[in-house]
Amino acid sequence: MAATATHPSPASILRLSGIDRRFGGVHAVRGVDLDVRPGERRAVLGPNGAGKTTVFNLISGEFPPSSGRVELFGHDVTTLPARKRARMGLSRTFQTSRLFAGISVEDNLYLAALGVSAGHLRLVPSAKDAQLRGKARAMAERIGLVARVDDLVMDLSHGEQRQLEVGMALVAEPKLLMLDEPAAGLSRAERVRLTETLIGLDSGITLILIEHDMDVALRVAQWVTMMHDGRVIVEGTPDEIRANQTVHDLYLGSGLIEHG
Ligand SMILES: Nc1ncnc2c1ncn2[C@@H]1O[C@H](COP(=O)(O)OP(=O)(O)OP(=O)(O)O)[C@@H](O)[C@H]1O
Repeated sequence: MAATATHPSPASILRLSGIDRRFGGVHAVRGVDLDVRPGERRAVLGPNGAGKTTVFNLISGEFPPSSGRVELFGHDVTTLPARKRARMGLSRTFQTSRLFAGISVEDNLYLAALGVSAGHLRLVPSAKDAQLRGKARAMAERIGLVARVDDLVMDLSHGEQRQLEVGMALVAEPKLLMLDEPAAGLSRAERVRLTETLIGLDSGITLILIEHDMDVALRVAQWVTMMHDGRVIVEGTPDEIRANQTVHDLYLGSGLIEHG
């Protein structure tokens, strides 16, 4: 164990070692270790303010940790900016929309396939244009938006926009896909489709999911990390998480987990 703590295993897609993050007086993340294997489906759960999104931001490189080490695909990326991590094969969604609202669904997917994101514009004319358009339309079908490919994003429902965000992250063909509350605000039917999309992901994609909808999270995940107050407090399989008293104490009453 001591050897794996200091020498990254090549089999590890993501490893966080002793990660801390402070925002002024707020100690948002406290000594978090995380090890995610290739192809794994991991859910990160926890009540509001537990530190889940901060951990996502530390993984994708929105800001560095106050201390500790982040390794992606076997490389130390602790100080590497987000765009370089994206180029290594990391793709993520955010709690708040980062879509291009004034252009169509297909054009959003096309730009994502091209490697352009709202924060990092890099438009390069490509001979592969027809191929990328084809990928964009195929992804629209996969996420249930094929009837809306020509519609402006601003005219989509909230649920449709959330699904488009997942499609944009996926069409970039990431090695590591990170979704921050993809089921938030979705209808029951949209949640079912999202769950099916995530369960049906190519086995080569590693998925890390923050999700308050326990039904979606525990169906999709093979392994669950539960956070509270900036720390990892429980890890286990979905069955172990369902049976765990601490999880029930944190979630029961909030209606986020069902009995039995
Ligand atoms: N940029 C920031 N500046 C100051 N405090 C922050 C910042 N980002 C997060 N925090 C604080 O860090 C703590 C953890 O927040 P975080 O958003 O990571 O929790 P979370 O588990 O994702 O919560 P939620 O489920 O509500 O999204 C909270 O106390 C939050 O207010």
